[in-house]
Amino acid sequence: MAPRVLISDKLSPAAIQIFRDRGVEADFQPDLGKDKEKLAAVIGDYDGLAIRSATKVTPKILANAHRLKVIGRAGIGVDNVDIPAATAKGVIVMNTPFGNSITTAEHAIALMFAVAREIPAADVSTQAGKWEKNRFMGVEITSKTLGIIGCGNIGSIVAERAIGLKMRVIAFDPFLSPERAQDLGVEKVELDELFARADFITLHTPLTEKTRNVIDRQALFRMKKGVRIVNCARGGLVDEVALREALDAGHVAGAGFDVFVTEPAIENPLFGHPAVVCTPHLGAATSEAQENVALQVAEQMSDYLLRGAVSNAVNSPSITAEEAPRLRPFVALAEKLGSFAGQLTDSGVTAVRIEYEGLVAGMNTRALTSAAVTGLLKPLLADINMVSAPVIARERGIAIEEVLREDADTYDSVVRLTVTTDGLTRHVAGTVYADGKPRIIDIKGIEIEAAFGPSMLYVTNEDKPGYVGALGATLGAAGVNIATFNLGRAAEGGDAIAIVQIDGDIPDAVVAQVQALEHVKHARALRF
Ligand SMILES: NC(=O)C1=CN([C@@H]2O[C@H](COP(=O)(O)OP(=O)(O)OC[C@H]3O[C@@H](n4cnc5c(N)ncnc54)[C@H](O)[C@@H]3O)[C@@H](O)[C@H]2O)C=CC1
Ligand SMILES: O=C(O)CCC(=O)C(=O)O
Repeated sequence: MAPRVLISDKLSPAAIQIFRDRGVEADFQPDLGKDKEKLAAVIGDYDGLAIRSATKVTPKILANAHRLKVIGRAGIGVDNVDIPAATAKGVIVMNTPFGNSITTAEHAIALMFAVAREIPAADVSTQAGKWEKNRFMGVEITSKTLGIIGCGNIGSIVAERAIGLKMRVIAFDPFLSPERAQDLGVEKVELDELFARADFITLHTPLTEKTRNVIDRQALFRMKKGVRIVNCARGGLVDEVALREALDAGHVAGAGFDVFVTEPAIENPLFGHPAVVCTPHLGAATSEAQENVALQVAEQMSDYLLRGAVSNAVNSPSITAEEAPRLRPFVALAEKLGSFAGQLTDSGVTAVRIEYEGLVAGMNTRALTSAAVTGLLKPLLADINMVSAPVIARERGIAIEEVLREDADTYDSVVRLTVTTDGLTRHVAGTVYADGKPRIIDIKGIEIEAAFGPSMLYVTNEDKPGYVGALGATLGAAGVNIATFNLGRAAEGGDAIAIVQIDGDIPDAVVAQVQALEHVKHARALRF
């Protein structure tokens, strides 16, 4: 069955075409995102949800999203998605980090000019037939200092454009390296210095607990008198009430705002001030940007739903479309090894070590580790997947260690899993054969070669004559058909193991009979 995607915001039709061309069923309901109740009622029918900023993906929506695998944000900010709730549910959240950067940077520059020359007010006055030539006296931006708070993708483009406009650019961004600053031609400064020196300030950070109210009342009055402030990033970076006061006091000469604490902004403290220019979150609103982000999100979501490729996910490691086919059998191996250990584990897991040897050490081991932890915890938490597993493991205090070794002995690639519980350490290793099928090659140091089947019986025993016959006879008498039978032992007469693939399920009563056989230490039915 083709995967189904709901587009619940106004995305360019280019997205629908891409979904359909790629074999994904796409329902375009651009106003549904604004209706929480309706969205909650239908979300259970979809594998993917494509959104812009109007759809709010809350825990309540996610609670109904039984099939949902991916949320694609056609844009940058994912603050309208409850990421922890999506992650806990195993839903990948991806964005399109570059598609609208130029457009948004241009909007910041446009607002800077609009504020510097009061263009919107002059337009209204002129079209009202007033010809108020003496009312509007602007400032030049040439040779002025622009202070950029947040010099990432958009901030950097703003910097380049501003330098082209002959501005002096200073930037505050704790993650901006001195080399990058030099390449851009911007001076890296501390926030206080930026406030003290800038004639114009533009914000380009996400809204986080660190950046909320980065421009508050104190900051405003530390700025140069006559400063002009542009916010095309997120409402909440600037204290709107304090800014209004600073505007009213004549300390701040103007403000250009595209984003607001509450959106849609129907009322706002900034509204009505003559030196304020507002737009309704239009930063990304050009046909070029909307086409870019729509195409990109549709491609990324289709790649994930159809091929398992993960790009630009904010809550999961990336898997490229090229590596996905090569990685897939190892994902299956890692998950099955995890599942093997998880099904044998009755007490709390405290640590997991995953060793990658040979070719597999050069693969995307972060994804493989997530798969192994998924398999390990699935017997306890049915809903876990590769997205939620690392977070759940962290929440449960499970220490995860990855070891990479380029060399492997007998096999091209080996994945070894060691799971520590309160009282025990369990070890299992496997490989992928040329046929792409995962095999177990080692259990607690005992070599064996066994394929995984949907239903298996795992037995540990003492290596004694007669045991294998007794096991076969017990299964046969119970009408349990053996598909494959693999044995291994540490040494003659020592610890031994048997892995038996069964056709169909093995009843608990039969497992108990096996457990009761002479020389058997432990018998457990496993499902994969
Ligand atoms: N108005 C609109 O329609 C649009 C708004 N945006 C918003 O623009 C913002 C920036 O987007 P990008 O440049 O693509 O993001 P980005 O991730 O490339 O850059 C953000 C920068 O902020 C910096 N930063 C983080 N914490 C900081 C702090 N405490 N102080 C100073 N800098 C800090 C980071 O180091 C990074 O360099 C996002 O919030 C995004 O949602 C993006 C597109 C359209
Ligand atoms: O989709 C939009 O119009 C908003 C874009 C935006 O804010 C973003 O990409 O972060």
